[in-house]
This record gives sequence, C-alpha cells and structure tokens, in this order.
Amino acid sequence: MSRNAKSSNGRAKQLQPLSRLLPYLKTYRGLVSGALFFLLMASLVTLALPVAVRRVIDHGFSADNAALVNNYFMMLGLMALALGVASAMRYYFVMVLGERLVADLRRDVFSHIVRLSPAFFDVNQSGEIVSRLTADTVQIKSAFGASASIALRNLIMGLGALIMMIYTAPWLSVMVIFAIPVIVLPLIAFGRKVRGRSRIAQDSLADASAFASEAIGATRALQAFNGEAMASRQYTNSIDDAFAASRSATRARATLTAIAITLVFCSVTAILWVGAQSVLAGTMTGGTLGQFLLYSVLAAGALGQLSEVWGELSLAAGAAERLSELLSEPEIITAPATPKALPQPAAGRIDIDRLAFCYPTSGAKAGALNGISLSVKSGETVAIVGPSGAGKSTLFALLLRFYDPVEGGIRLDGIDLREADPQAVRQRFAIVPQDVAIFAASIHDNIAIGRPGASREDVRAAAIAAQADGFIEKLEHGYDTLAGERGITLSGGQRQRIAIARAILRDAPILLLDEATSALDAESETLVQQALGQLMQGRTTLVIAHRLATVLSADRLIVMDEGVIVEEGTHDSLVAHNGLYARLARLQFNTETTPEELSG
Ligand SMILES: Nc1ncnc2c1ncn2[C@@H]1O[C@H](COP(=O)(O)OP(=O)(O)OP(=O)(O)O)[C@@H](O)[C@H]1O
Repeated sequence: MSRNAKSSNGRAKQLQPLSRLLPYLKTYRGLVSGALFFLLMASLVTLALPVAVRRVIDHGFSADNAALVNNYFMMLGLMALALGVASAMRYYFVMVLGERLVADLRRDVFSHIVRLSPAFFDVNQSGEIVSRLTADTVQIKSAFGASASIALRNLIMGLGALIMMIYTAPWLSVMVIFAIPVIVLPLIAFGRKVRGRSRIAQDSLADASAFASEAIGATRALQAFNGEAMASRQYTNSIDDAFAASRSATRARATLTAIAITLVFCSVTAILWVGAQSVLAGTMTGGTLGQFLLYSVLAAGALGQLSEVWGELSLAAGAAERLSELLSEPEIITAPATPKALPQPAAGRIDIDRLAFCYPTSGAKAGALNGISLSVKSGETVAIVGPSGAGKSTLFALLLRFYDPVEGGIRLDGIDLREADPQAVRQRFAIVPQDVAIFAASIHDNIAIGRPGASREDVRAAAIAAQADGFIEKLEHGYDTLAGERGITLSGGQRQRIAIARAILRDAPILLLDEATSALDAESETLVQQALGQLMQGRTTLVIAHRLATVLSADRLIVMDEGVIVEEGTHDSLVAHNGLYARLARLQFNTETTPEELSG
C-alpha cells in the first residue's frame, strides 16, 4: 500500500480495477438480471418513440386521419407509462445492487484488515485505512448506483439509436460514423488525465482524514500542549491540498464535458444541414428527417452522458484500485498448509532459542531482540525486568506471534510457533497488556472478549476475582453499561481490572502480564495481586514489571537490556551479583544510591 505501489498501479487499464467487483455481482444474479431487464425495456421504449413521431408527422396531419392520430397519441401515452415503470424498476434494482455490493465489499475489506499482522499497522495510518473503508466504498456505491446504470443505459441507447439512424437514413448515418472517431478519441485521451487527477484528490483527502482522526483522538494531549492552533493549521493545509487536487480533477472533468458536448453537437448540426438539403430537394420526407433528428439527438445525448459517467466510473475505478490493494495485502502471519497441533493437555512450556528480531519500520541499527535464549518450565513464574526499550514488550509480541523472528525461534510445548496455527497459539495465552483496549460495547461484552460466549455468571465471577465487580455494580446499568467511545470513560485502574477479568475468564495455560497492576492504587493493587496470585497457580507466567516490588515473588528474574538477557537469577542472587539489576533495585528501593547511578 505504499505510494510507489499506488502510482505503478495507477498505470493499469482505465476501468480495469472495477473488474475486481465482478465476483460480487455474480452472487446477485437476480438483482443483476432485474436491472438489465428493466434497463433494456426502458431503452427499447425510448427507441420506439421517434418511429411514432415520424408516423404522426408523415401520415397523421390530415383531416381524414383523425382516428389514426388518436391511436398514435394513445400509444404514446402507453409508452410513457411503460417508460416510467421501467425506469423506476431499473432505478430500484440498480440502487439495491449498489448498496449490497458496497456492504459486501466493506465486510470483506474489514475482515481482511483485522487479520493483517501488526507489522502492517506499523506502516499504515489507521485513519487512512478507515477512510478507504468509508469514502472509497461510497465512491463505488455512487458509481454503481448511478453511473454504471447510466453508462449501460446510454450504451444501449447509443447503439440502438445508431442502428435506427442507419435504418432511417443510411447515407446520413455513414457521415455520422465517420464523425465518431473524431469525438471518441479525444475523450479517451482526456479520460486518462481525469483519472490520474481524481486519484491524487482521493489520496490527499485520505491524508487529511487520517490527520483529523489522529488529532481528534488525542485532543487532550493537544490542548495540554496548546497545540490546537498548530493542529488546525496542519489540517487546513491538508484540506487545502485536497481542495486543490479535487479542483484540478473537476477542471479536467469539466473540460472533458465541454469537449464532448461541443464535438457531438457540432457534428450532428453539420449532418442535419445536409439532411435538410435533401428534404428541400424532395429526396427525403420531413417525417424521416424528424425521425433521424430524434435518433441522432438520442445517440448524441447518450455519447455525451457516457463521457460524463466515464469520469465518474474512473473515480470509482480509482477507489476500487485502492480497496483491492487493501484486499490483496498479504497476511504475513499465517498457518502452514498442514499446521501441527499443539499437545493436549497444554503444559505451558516455553523454549526460546537465539531469538532475534528487528521491526521492519525501525530506523535503529540494532534489532529490538538480539539473540535471546530462555526456557520457562510449565507452571513457572518468570519476571522480566530491564530499562525502557530493552525489548520486553517485543518479546511478548513474538510469543503471541504478532511478528515472526528474523533468527531463532520459539517453541510452545515443543512445537515451533511457525508450524502451528496462530489462532491455536494465541488460544494458549492470556495477556494483560500495558495499554488496555476498551471497545464500544457493554462492560459485560468487554470482559467476555476473554472467552466469547461466556455466561453472565462466569463474567461476574471473573470480575469479582479481578476486584472489578465493586465499581461495575456502582455504574448506572451495572454490567450492561456502555463503555468505550459511545459510553462511559473508565479510569486507568478500572481498565486494568477489566483486562485482568478478561485474562481470568480466558483461563489459558500461559499468562503474560505487562505492567498489569501499574495503574492501581496501593489498596486495589494488593487485592488484585492476590487475585493474580491465585490465577497464576499452576500456570506458566511471564511478568513484565518496572516496579520491582511486584516481582519479588517470581521463581526467577531475567534482566534484559538492548534486546539481550544480561542477567538471570533470584532477587537475592542478582542483588549479590551487583550488576544492572542491583543498580535498578537500589534506585527503586532507594538504598545506597550513588550520584553516578542516578544520572545513568
Ligand atoms: N511497533 C514498533 N515499530 C518499530 N519499533 C518499535 C516498535 N515497538 C517497539 N519498537 C522499538 O523496539 C525496541 C524495544 O521496544 P519494547 O517496547 O519491546 O521495549 P520495552 O522493554 O517493552 O520498553 P518499555 O518498558 O518502555 O515498554 C525499542 O527500541 C522500540 O523503540
């Protein structure tokens, strides 16, 4: 999805990206056939009108043909009715088809995006992705709901009118056929230009929306640093860029329309002039010229409208191209063709062997993990400590197989993570992360994420164990209170307790605790520690903690620095060793701290 990829795809055939939508259309054969049927019906009725008009002109206007005139006018009335009904039905079928198509497309793009590995989100702004999901699909909807049907109608009308023109006055039509390349070729050349500009306009708008969604998500931080004016300036700049880009696209489209209409009507006028000479010379009836005139107006109108919707369709092709880029974004973390099953029952043993990893986006020379080897026995509690940026959270990310290592590997109960299904691997873990995500759903649903389908009793029991039941019961609707964007805002400590309840409910053999109690007050922390202590019984646990007091009870401590394990042992042995851990411990427990250590 990089810009380079975008521009290289931009050179693809004009409307070719729209073909990505064909499989969706195939699913709805009924709707497509309905739309085509009424489209054809409306076109045929319109094409029959000029014949009726010629007959009225050539035979109708004499006193003895009064009954004939009445008949013709009655038929015209019936045709008007048929045209009205067919047009309404066509509109209905085409619009429903457009809505359906876009709903399916949104569903597929979303389910694909949520399966992509975190590496994808390291490089792509979430705002831009959301804009594709909404703005681009709307573009396709409007193209399908209106433009595609207009294009198709005009194609049928144009072709039909052309055939009828040849039938009505062959030699006049030959002149028209020679005029067609003069009209169409410049349109094609210009259409390409419109498409390129539309794409730039869409990209600029996506950039602006990405910036807006980030800024709106972080208004507190912005206001705290008096950054409102700066953010508004930056947003205004992005919006101005987007405006300039779409003005340029609109200008190109306007020029396209001008060229098309002028060429078409000039050619028609010239040809009619020749026709008028024939009527004057008596080689053609007035009615035939009238019929030819109506057909050429229909054909010209159809061509003119085609050129307009060509621009619309080019826009939709741009949008379809961007969405298909998203849909073809490969899932990097996948299960092998025949994944190995993890042993049952789970033991929870972890073997990490010379693990090395570097974030694809990292500008740093050294990797985030630089050769870590560690074995954690079933049921053991290992605390991981180390300065910020040491690679502790990265180790958790690799355990959950969010990324694959550059070198070395991780085995879970003897199976290499890459040989198993990632879903099965993640099933073995329950994580309490540093930043707890709360979703726009009820508190119940937010906890039940730990085990989808869990009963109300189980959710409540987990909340009680996580010391969360107290505050939840005090909320207006208890467990049914809405949280997240559309509901109440939870405090850091409350979020953490929700995350612990999720982990308790998950009941997985391995627990990953990343600063799990950092946001709790002393009293809640003691209670939650007790709950966690119970939860940790019989489970393998890896605990990341900056506050060393929380990890004193671990079986073993490992100390990480710059992506490697520098020390390993118990609290006492590490203090006696007098290395990095002893220094961190002295700083935290505030004993015998030397000035050099404080500054280091
Ligand atoms: N998504 C990412 N993309 C690129 N680099 C990253 C990413 N996440 C972390 N890093 C880098 O990897 C290194 C290790 O980070 P990590 O988050 O694992 O450290 P940590 O020990 O957990 O730190 P902390 O205690 O502050 O959470 C750091 O240099 C960090 O800048």
